[in-house]
Amino acid sequence: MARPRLPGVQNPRGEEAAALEVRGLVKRYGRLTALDGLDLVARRGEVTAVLGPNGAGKTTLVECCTGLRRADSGHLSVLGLDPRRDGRALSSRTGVLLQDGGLPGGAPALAVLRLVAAQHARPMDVDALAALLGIDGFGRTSVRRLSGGQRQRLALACAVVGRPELAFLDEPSTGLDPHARAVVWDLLEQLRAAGVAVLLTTHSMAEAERLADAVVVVREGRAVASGTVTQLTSSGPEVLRFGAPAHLPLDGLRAALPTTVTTDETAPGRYEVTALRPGAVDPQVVATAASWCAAQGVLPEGLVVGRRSLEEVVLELTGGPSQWAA
Ligand SMILES: Nc1ncnc2c1ncn2[C@@H]1O[C@H](COP(=O)(O)OP(=O)(O)OP(=O)(O)O)[C@@H](O)[C@H]1O
Repeated sequence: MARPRLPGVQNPRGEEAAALEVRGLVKRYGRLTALDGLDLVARRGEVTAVLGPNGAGKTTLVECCTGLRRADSGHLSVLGLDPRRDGRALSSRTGVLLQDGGLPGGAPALAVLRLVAAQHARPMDVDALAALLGIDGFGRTSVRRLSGGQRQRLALACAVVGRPELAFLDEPSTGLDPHARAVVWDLLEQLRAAGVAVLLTTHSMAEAERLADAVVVVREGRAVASGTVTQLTSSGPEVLRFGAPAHLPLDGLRAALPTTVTTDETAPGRYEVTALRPGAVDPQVVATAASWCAAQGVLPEGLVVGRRSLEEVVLELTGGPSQWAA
C-alpha cells in the first residue's frame, strides 16, 4: 500500500552543516544542575535521538534550544543563530513539540492547526497534513476534549506545519497507540528525507533504533555517549538468545558447550549464551544449543545471535534500570 505523503515538503538545500550545535551547555535551577556541560550536534536530513532517564535534562535541553530558558553558560547555535537573541527569526525556521503542548484549550483542533499554519510564510497543506495524522477525524473537537494521543498528534502537526528546517520534538510518540505511532514515525522519516534536522527526545529504544541516524545518551546533564545505533551496540560480546519454557535444567547444555561461553536464564524463559572471547559464539555453539532444545522437546523461539541491544547499552551507560525508574 502506498504510504501517505507529507504534503509539500521539498528538500530545502541539503547542506551538510550542523543545524544545531551545543557545546558545554550548563543550566542550573537553583542548586540543581540540570545540564552539566552538555555537547551535542544535530545535522540536516538526520534524526538525532536524545536518550536518557527521567530527569537527565532532555526537556531542559529542548527548552534552552528553543529560547524558552536561558542557559547559564556554554555555546548554543541554532541554524547559526542564538535562540534567545534571534527568537523571532528562528520561530519561522524551527518547529517545537513540547511535552505540555501549550495548545489553546477552547478552540477546535483543526482551527488551531489552521491558525498556526497562517503564521508561516509557506505552510504545508493543512488538510493533507490533518489527513496524514488523522486529525481530520477529530478536527471539530475542542482541544480540551481531545484524548492525550489526539492532542499529541495535533501538537506535532503544529510543530511541523510551517515546514521547519529544524524540528525539536520532545517525546513525540508518548501516549500514542501503535497505529498512530507508526504514522508519526512515517512522518519523521519524511521530514528527514526532506532535509529537516530532527532532534527527538524519547524513552523508546524501538523508536531510536528505527529512526535515529545519531543517538546521544544523556546522564545527569552530560552526553555520556554518542554515535549511530550500530556504533553504540557493536561493542560487547556476541550473545545467542532464545526463548523457551522457564526454568529448563541448563547443566546439560553447559556441559555440552565449550568453556569459552557462559549460559544463563536471564529472566524466566529467556536464555542467553554469551561469548567470553571474540568469536566464541560460533555456528557449532548455535547448533549445540538448538539440538539441546530439541532433546528437551522445546522449540527455541526468536533464536538470534547478536550483540548488546541499544536498551542494554543505554541502561549500562546511564546507571542501570534503577535510574530509569527514578
Ligand atoms: N522549572 C524547573 N525548576 C526546577 N527544576 C527543574 C525544572 N525543570 C526541570 N527541573 C529539574 O531538572 C532536571 C532535568 O529535568 P528535565 O525535565 O530536563 O529532564 P528530562 O530528561 O526531560 O526528564 P523526563 O524524561 O522525565 O522528561 C530534573 O532534576 C528536574 O527535576
